[in-house]
Amino acid sequence: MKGTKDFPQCGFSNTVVQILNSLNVPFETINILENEMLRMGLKEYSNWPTFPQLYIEGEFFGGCDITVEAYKNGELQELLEKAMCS
Ligand SMILES: N[C@@H](CCC(=O)N[C@@H](CS)C(=O)NCC(=O)O)C(=O)O
Repeated sequence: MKGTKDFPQCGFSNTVVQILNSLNVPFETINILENEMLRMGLKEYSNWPTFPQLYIEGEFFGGCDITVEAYKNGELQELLEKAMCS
């Protein structure tokens, strides 16, 4: 993401942090603004051009819009519950 979970530096990243906080799940963030190689490398790895990028159990899930949509329809909660039980 851009910034950290304690200090998001972009509205999209902030939205994803707020969603994860509201679901009370453990998560870590990496600030791509501090590492240009990581910024470029992650775009290539996920084949996704923007940040934030949410990974669940190491798999790319989506950006902000996808996360918001999945939160609204309950898919995100379901996936995170499964991830926490595995
Ligand atoms: N629609 C995107 C919004 C995120 C977005 O547009 N991020 C931009 C601006 S913060 C970005 O990461 N651009 C590429 C970059 O800065 O390297 C989403 O769903 O995540």
